[in-house]
Amino acid sequence: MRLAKELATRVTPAPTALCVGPLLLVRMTLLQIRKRNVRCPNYALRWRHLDDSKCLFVYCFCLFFLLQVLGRGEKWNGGSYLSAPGGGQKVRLLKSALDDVKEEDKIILFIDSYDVVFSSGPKELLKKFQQARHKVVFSSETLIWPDRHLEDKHPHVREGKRFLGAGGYIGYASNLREMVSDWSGKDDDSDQLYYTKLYIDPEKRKSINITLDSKCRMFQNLHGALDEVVLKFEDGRVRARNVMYDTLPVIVHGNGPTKLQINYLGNYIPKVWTFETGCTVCNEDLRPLSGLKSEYPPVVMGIFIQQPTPFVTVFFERLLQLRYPKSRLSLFIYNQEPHHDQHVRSFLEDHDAEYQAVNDMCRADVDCEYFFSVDVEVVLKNEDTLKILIEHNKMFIAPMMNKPGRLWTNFWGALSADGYYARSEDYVDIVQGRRVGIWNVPYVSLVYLVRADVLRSELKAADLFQSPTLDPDMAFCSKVRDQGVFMYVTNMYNFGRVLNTENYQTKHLHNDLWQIFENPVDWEERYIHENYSKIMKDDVVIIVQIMSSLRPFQLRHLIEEMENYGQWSGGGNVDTRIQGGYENVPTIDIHMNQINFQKEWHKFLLEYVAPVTEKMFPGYYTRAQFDLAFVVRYKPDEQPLLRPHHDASTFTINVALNQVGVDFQGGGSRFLRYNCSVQATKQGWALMHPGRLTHYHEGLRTTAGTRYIAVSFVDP
Ligand SMILES: O=C(O)CCC(=O)C(=O)O
Ligand SMILES: [Fe+2]
Repeated sequence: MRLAKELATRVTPAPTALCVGPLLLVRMTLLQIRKRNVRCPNYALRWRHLDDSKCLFVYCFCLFFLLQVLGRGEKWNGGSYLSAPGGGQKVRLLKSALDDVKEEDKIILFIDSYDVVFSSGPKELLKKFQQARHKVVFSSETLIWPDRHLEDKHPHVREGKRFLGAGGYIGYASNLREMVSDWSGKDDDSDQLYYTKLYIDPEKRKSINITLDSKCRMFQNLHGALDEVVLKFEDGRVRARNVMYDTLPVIVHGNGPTKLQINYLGNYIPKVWTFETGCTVCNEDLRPLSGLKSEYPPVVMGIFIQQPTPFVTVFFERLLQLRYPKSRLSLFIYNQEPHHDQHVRSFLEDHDAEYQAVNDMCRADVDCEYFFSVDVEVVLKNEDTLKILIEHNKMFIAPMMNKPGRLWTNFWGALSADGYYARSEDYVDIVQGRRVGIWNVPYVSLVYLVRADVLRSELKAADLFQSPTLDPDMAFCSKVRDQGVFMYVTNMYNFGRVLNTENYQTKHLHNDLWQIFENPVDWEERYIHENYSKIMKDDVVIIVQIMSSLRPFQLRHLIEEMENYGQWSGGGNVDTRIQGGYENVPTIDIHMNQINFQKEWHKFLLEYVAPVTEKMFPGYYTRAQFDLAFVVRYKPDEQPLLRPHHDASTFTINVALNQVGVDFQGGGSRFLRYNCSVQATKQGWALMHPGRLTHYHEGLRTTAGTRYIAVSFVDP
């Protein structure tokens, strides 16, 4: 509950009256059409408003139309698509706009704008209008609305949709004037009902000369027709295709509850993203950040720790690497996992002074232009992430992050009917980078940048609790969407990845050591030497010493883990490790299986040591089997050395866990037959040698300090 509340505060501005249905009146004459392809910067016309009193309509302005936005700046009183029928305001606005139209034969296209996408231009539209051989053509609908009792009164059509949609129509000025002349309704009366009544009245229908675009040649209303519409990629452009009637509608309308689908189509149509060009809008309307630190917008970064998460210390190390002036970055750390208290505390102790700590997210009293929300399981590999996101200049944008080798990401391409995950057709292509761009999506989690106005303006925390079934991220996204704010995700850069938090055990001292299965990429970055893969590639194998193993700094994890376990044994006891009649030479040690690390250690041997074996001993293939793998401790006053012996192995690897000359003096392995001593194995390097016969060997005396080695008898 505490978490839910905290999340609620983090995500909730208060609701405002919805401004639905600004409209767009397009007056066209053939003369005004220029021979130019349709190209508007943003075909999904959508309003955004940040203040209750007036709606700011963001609309597309195409130069070749004479385009008039009706109701711009005026408060919308026409209802919402979620509530009762409305839309009368549109008729009133049209009626008065028509007063200014002098030419009776002017062709006027009337469409809703905020949920409409043009997929082609006026030339095609006019041609199709003329082919319809009527003076007024309305868009058609599958579903009858708002009055289904009128169904029988509708004329039958041979093929196609029978009902009228008021969201789009085209006609001559004089006929439209006749059509709206009788309007005396209120702003929240239904425009659709008004037009429907004219249409089903045979006389009116005839005198105004109305028909329906039944087969969606001009207008596609998506409500009730989602299955009929697919994207059609043409040469350098994208259209919607109605597969039921095999038509290519010019205007696509996300009417009713199909807003997410129109957003989806709007990611492509008409030329937003094409196979030939890739993304054409990704570099528009940018907000370049100059080199001047003072001009970087103030950002509150919220860091959320909601469950035990691996590599939290690495997360904080990365945070320090983020390229953004720290003077412009405030931190809000919300940790609800006691296990991580120490990590947060030690980060703050060391770096508090560099950042501004804040106790709130990005609300009225905090100086911030953006809120950058990052959950701690996000691996921010790209140090420019924040800068890149700000430069995209969106209200809400997230960097795409995925789990390595999986299709799991921090965004959903579509929602199911009940609001959960659904896979969009393009999801896999976006995740795998075959389609690159900025995508308007219905759901984002884990990491995103949101403009402070979005958080400040609206949602009330209490609203979230009205749907206790919805998880906080889902509730947050739906609130953002309800504000008319598009949520974008970009895969234009490689930003990083998301950790797997499943099965993360916190019972060890250094739990990250156990993450080789769950988070192999992060495990490798943390524990394997950065030159490992280079050495494997370059085919450089130094005869005795091979760099194979753990990053020197992190080796203390294994030592500390053993010391923490504490039950060193061996020494005087009988040790079963030597078989076959050789003398027992037990060491003071702790076995990997004693700390439940044998599976992980095997994986490590298999992944990182076996390939080296194949270079060292050509023709010998190992599956890195072992019965015995352990950490040995040598001390002058405990066990200082190991007498000559053979190992119960085909080959042995012996990793130096700490530093000769610093942590201890002396030590090393001596091979008696060759009188060869390896006495200064660098920390993190492994000695690899055959176990029997030819490599009779001993452990040399440790004269001061404590020497630790990790020994594995491979292929016993
Ligand atoms: O001390 C060394 O380096 C040799 C250890 C060894 O041979 C063993 O543990 O079997
Ligand atoms: Fe040995």
